[in-house]
Amino acid sequence: MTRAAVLGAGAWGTTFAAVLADAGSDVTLWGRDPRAVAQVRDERRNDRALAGLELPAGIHATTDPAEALADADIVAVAVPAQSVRAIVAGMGSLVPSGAVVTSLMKGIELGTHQRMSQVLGEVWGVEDQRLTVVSGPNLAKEIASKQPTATVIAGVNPAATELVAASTASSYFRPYTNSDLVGVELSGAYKNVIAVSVGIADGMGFGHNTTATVITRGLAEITRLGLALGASPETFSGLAGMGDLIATCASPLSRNHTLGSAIGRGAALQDAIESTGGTAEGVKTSQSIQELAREQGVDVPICDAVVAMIHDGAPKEAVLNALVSRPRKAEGQ
Ligand SMILES: NC(=O)C1=CN([C@@H]2O[C@H](COP(=O)(O)OP(=O)(O)OC[C@H]3O[C@@H](n4cnc5c(N)ncnc54)[C@H](O)[C@@H]3O)[C@@H](O)[C@H]2O)C=CC1
Ligand SMILES: O=C(CO)COP(=O)(O)O
Repeated sequence: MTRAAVLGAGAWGTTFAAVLADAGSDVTLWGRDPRAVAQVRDERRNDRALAGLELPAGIHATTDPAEALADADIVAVAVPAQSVRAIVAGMGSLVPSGAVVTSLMKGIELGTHQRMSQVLGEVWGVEDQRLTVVSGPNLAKEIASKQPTATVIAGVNPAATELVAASTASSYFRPYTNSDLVGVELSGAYKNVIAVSVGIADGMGFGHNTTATVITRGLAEITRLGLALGASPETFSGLAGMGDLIATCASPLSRNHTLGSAIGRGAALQDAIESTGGTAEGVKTSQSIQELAREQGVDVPICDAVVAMIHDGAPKEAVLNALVSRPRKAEGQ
């Protein structure tokens, strides 16, 4: 039986542990909060992250990283993107040398502009062949309720992606594999920025034409940056690209969408962050992506607009007007 460790007992880490358990894997969840860990272990619930949902039997939970990581074949990580480097720094010697490492996170690190799998690879000294990511239209609460969902397991080594896929597949969770790590991972991070902008437009009272425009042109700029970074074009019309954009931009469960919506209605950034519990990755990732795009010489007007509105205090109306009145061009450019 595959043995998996999941680091991070928030909404997605706890849900992914449930996915692994339901697929028949032997899973241990590590969290820093003793109360959450005890509740998962003793009551099969995590009220703070997944209120009202029952977890499957068979999830071990611990606050001891050594216990979680011992003999793991798969090590999955789900903590906030900008904190992951510090959180996992002391755990490298505990990660088994043959384990497949899987990022469940959707962000780009500030300063380094690294994708999350790159951060894990660097901090733990894990080679590319053992690095994978999970990304797709995967709102945690829907999956924890066992609603049918598909996802993408990406990595350059087919044996590694297949191990993660086989260890997570169940009657309600369908993993597809993809060798395009860059495209899948960039899509997951970037859609959070687009979801913030859709939320802002919603909050300002705009309707579905605006939403569809932002999602579609958002996908165009994700694709432009992805291609510049070496991604495959097909990835962006798949589950990790268009699929996750649809889920995150449409759902009230999305924290990025909810945060944008609060800002669109006039909330201050800090209040909007606090009201969504702090893990709206699009806030900081918008800055990383803007810098990354500048390095690559890629035009990212929606990302620029999000940075201007939420970080530079630019008036929302003026920024949106400027976005629409940019010089006209052919759609495919
Ligand atoms: N919630 C969702 O539906 C999905 C989330 N993700 C991604 O997964 C990542 C994690 O998100 P969630 O689990 O939803 O966030 P969350 O806010 O529910 O959980 C984050 C967890 O990290 C822990 N944490 C924070 N700082 C820590 C520290 N210094 N040491 C130890 N633990 C620490 C928190 O205690 C919390 O348990 C994000 O990158 C998110 O974009 C990806 C797919 C779905
Ligand atoms: O990544 C997600 C769904 O795929 C979750 O989105 P939020 O982080 O915006 O809640």
